Amino acid sequence: MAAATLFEKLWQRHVVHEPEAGPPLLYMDRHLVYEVTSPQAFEGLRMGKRRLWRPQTVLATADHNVPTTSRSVGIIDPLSRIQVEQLSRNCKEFGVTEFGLSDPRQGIIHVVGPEQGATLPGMTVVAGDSHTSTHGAFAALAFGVGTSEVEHVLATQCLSVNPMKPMLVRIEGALAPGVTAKDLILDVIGRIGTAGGTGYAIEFGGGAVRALSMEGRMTLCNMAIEAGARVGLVAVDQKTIDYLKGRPYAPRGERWEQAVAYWRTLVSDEGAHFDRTLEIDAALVQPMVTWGTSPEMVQPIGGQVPDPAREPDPVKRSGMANALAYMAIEPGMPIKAIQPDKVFIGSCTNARIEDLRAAAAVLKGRHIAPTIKLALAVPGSGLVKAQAEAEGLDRVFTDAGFEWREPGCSMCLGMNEDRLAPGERCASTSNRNFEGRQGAGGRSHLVSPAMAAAAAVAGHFVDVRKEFS
Ligand SMILES: CC(C)[C@H](C(=O)O)[C@@H](O)C(=O)O
Ligand code: SF4
Repeated sequence: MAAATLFEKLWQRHVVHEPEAGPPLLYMDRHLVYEVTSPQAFEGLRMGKRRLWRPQTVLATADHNVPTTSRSVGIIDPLSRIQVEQLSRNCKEFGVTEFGLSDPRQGIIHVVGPEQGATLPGMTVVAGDSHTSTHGAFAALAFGVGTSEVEHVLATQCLSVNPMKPMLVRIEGALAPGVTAKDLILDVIGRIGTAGGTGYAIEFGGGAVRALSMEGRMTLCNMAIEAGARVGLVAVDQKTIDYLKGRPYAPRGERWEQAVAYWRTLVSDEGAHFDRTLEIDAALVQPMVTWGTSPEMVQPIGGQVPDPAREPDPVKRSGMANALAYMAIEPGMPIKAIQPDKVFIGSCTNARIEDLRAAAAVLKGRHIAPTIKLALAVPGSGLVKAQAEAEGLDRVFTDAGFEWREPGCSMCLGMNEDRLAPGERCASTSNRNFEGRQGAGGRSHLVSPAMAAAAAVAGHFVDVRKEFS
């Protein structure tokens, strides 16, 4: 058999029908469901008098609209409340497992899936959410879909999927201490742009990726979509297997052994062909900070806000000028001079235990600057929260002046009570810095958890390696 990429292996294994015209039909192994993109899908099933094809493949939890303050008062915003309640009703009616708001396993769906072992190597994983790419860290073919496709998968377990081309981002060498997966993916997006991965499934490989924890690999794949790729992938290795062993949804006993034997084949073969390859020297990657309104508008911490006047491409030039006006920063300004009003540590990009540990390591024995109006630490799931509390991290955050919250998407996007006010500037560990993303008129700067913590303490962006080592 010809050498195949990991992407090709996963794809071929799931094709159930190749029509003469149109995209192939793929089988979906796991479907993750949350409150925003599922109500109409369930309603469609109800109208068509359809049931779920395989309800046991579906796992649901509410995340975007949930409050992160005390849950005992319920959800105040009526629309949010209806969506979250409707999810529970739908799950009951259609026989879907849901981790409800009082369940310690509730959290951001992309944190919960892997944590439960519901995401496994070799699977196809879909959710009505673009950051489903996160699950590719487990060598699963995982991508986001729209509401009508959510309905289709619920009803048939299958989906027509436009083919993608395999792309390799090979990162060799070692990341410097204090430089994380978040900096790496921001660096990649800074190089190739937010359309650089369009039409591709990006496999992240090389020594620096193998050296990353599963958490770090999830951060990389989470933002593949911000590089334009629907799919991010990392090959299976011992870390993948060790992470999954004993997780509630992972196979056990003999089935575990059989699964592991198969999973070990989920790597790109030597000599497999990629349509595009990008090589990166990990040693050169710096802590990164976005300055604009797109993740590609990013600079190393030692850099300066670029000058649109120097940009030859007129479309890019005006995009940069608009971004600078929106962000209220000047060309040439040192990145270190940017002063956030709020700090958000959370989201499906960076709210796993390792992220909280990295931020807490910076915050220990320190306090946020008096100019910081609000600093939030929001664990990605109830289990992450419990683990962090067992390690005393919650105290480190609260002693430093952070608020320690309940799990959810929180200030990653303005769908719940955690928002920026117009004009407010935020150091955020999330993945999108679009206009109004964290609240109308809010200004977002994307960074790693350690960099967000360091900015909270200093009151402006700083090089966490130099000032907090
Ligand atoms: C609400 C949802 C459809 C959306 C997504 O698809 O990613 C959100 O999670 C986001 O991060 O922008
Ligand atoms: S944490 Fe943010 S990026 Fe992730 S699913 Fe929620 S809103 Fe989307």
